[in-house]
Amino acid sequence: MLALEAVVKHFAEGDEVVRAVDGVELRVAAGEVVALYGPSGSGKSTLLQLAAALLRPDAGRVTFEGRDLARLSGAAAADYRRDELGFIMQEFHLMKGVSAVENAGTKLLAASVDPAAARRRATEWLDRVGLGHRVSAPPERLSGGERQRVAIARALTNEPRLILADEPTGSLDSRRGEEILRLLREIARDRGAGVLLVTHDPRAAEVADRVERLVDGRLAAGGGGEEAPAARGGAVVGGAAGEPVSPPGATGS
Ligand SMILES: Nc1ncnc2c1ncn2[C@@H]1O[C@H](COP(=O)(O)OP(=O)(O)OP(=O)(O)O)[C@@H](O)[C@H]1O
Repeated sequence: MLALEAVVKHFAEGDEVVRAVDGVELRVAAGEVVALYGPSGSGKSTLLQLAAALLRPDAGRVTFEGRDLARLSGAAAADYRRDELGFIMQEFHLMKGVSAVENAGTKLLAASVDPAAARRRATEWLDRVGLGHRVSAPPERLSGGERQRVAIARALTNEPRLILADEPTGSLDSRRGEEILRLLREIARDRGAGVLLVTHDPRAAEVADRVERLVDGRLAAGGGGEEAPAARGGAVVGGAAGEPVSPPGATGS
């Protein structure tokens, strides 16, 4: 599904060159959850931006379903992000003074989904991330963790085939963090979405099929296929395997 082949991305910083991503080979298959760990500054966010066609590699190739993302026009890259991707970013980018459900529905409206349907689907996803009781609240009346969950709901409303998640549990308490990790695992299992999960959260390894480690822009030795400690395909953190995060029937579709 997603493939990075010998990908290099350097940045000029004055006279210095920052080797943010430095020869990375990484694949994410349909239905697979890959957890990517690494110290601050190791290139994780840069790698996600390359996968989102927000950056082009200086060398190597990033492909989605065999399509070279660097060859997409600006409009085609925007379509890729809107139609295929769920990008959960570190920054939430929510609109102030606008309700949670309207914030969560913006991606669907951008895809010309009928406003009533967008509202219904956004409500379902807010419910799935545990915010069904806060749909009317604007971001300034939500906690940091609640804002993060609105951003997660928004990213998932289009039923993406590939989910790129940058610290999706960073603002969440332990229980909510576990729920979000389980939700991502469920989406991968039930809908065959690929998930690339950048995180410092040790619990992510428990839901991942594979754990990779990035150091100084390179995947660490042994990180090219290291198996996650937990069983895959449903055995997840905190709770019974396969236990749904949301009430049955909340499919989000
Ligand atoms: N636009 C840019 N211009 C110059 N340098 C950049 C740019 N973006 C990232 N970098 C540098 O590239 C390196 C990798 O940054 P990146 O944000 O990918 O790391 P990270 O692993 O996501 O870090 P963190 O865990 O702190 O978010 C860092 O040294 C950073 O300063």
